[in-house]
Amino acid sequence: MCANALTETDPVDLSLLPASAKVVDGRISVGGCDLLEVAEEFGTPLFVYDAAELRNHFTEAVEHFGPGVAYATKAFLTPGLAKLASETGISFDVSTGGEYECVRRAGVDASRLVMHGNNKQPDELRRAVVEGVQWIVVDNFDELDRLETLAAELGQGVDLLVRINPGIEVHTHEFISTGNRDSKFGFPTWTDDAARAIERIRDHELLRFKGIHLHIGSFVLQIENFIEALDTVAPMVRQYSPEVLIVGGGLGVRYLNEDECPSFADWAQAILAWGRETLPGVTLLAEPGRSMVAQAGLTLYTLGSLQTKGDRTFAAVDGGMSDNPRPMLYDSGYEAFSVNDPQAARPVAAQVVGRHCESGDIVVPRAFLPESLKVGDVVCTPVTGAYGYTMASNYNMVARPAVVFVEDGTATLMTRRETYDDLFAREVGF
Ligand SMILES: Cc1ncc(COP(=O)(O)O)c(C=O)c1O
Ligand SMILES: N[C@@H](CCCC[NH3+])C(=O)O
Repeated sequence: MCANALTETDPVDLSLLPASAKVVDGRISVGGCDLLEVAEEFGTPLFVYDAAELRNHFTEAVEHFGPGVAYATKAFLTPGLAKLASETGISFDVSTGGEYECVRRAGVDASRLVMHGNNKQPDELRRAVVEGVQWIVVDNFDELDRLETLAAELGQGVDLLVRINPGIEVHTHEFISTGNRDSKFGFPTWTDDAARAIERIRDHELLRFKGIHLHIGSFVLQIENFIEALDTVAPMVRQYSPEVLIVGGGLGVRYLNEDECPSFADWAQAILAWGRETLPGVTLLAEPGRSMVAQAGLTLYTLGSLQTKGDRTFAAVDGGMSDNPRPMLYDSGYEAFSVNDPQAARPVAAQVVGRHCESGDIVVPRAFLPESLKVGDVVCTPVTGAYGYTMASNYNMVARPAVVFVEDGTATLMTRRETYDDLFAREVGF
């Protein structure tokens, strides 16, 4: 916790919201759009993104690393987002055929894609090779077998990166730690697997070894963890002289008033400085996801019930684990505030819960809410722009929320709310 941490009863820290957030005469706006009016126009639950903030994050990444830096689309992706991001010059990390298709539908050339995944399907690999993605990141020997066969069958060269697992522990939730010995991802460096994979590619007549890739995990808050991972792989990079070294993504963000997190600029500068000193001549790239989109997004809900049972207060909203499974999966915390009374002190300790049939359906495990809050008010959870919409589900046959971009006083519907017809569009057996 930082020295000047706000107390539990303070209003929400506006710095958790997009930079355009303003409170004037008790009304809060983002991107020049009044959030109460946005909720009224598009309904709730609703994902709202500040388009300028998204653009600024992508642009910042390109300014630091150059256009080879790839946005990790799993954090948030719609064709509209892909189009906005592509206009900044950024490349794209896709890890399934669906992400690939989405980015291609937005008009992005395959040469700007980096293909990921620990079990890429044969049709996904074939498309990536035929359309000429920038790099395929090889994860394991079975995939290498498939790529050798595919390259021979198509008579086509393929540019590859080798995903290595440095075997280090980082400070994050175990489910999203990916560079440790318990992780399914990548070729281990503590055996000779990583070296054998690189040598096999170098010896192949059609496969081309272009680089080494690592990704230590997500929501990592300490720059030292990234530097430790880079130090671990440096000898291998010196030995095999790849053109590029990709440090992956993984930088965390602030979710709570009291959280501290390095800025993207500090993170990028530390990594690039390490590269200049330790491996001159190797291009260092990254694949940020969360840090590009988390803070640009927020969720609006409508409060449906506010109940105190003994010493517990439950504020039930019209969404839940179907639009944000992160509290259930990773014990993640969020702030919550009343859009009707955005600058009110928040002395009421409560759990913000969803509408699903599970006690674990928690939106904000430890929320502080204003005394003025009443049923029908709009509740906002800031910093929901990453891994909310993309991990949304239809649990309890709940339709997924709409996505709206706000900018310069205009709110634009980018993805409409799901309908019951959408929910049943695939049913053919009745
Ligand atoms: C290979 C790879 N690159 C990049 C990312 C993006 O990570 P983050 O959203 O934490 O920046 C991920 C997700 O953890 C990933 O698996
Ligand atoms: N879904 C995770 C991040 C996973 C990163 C993907 N490798 C989260 O919400 O924190």
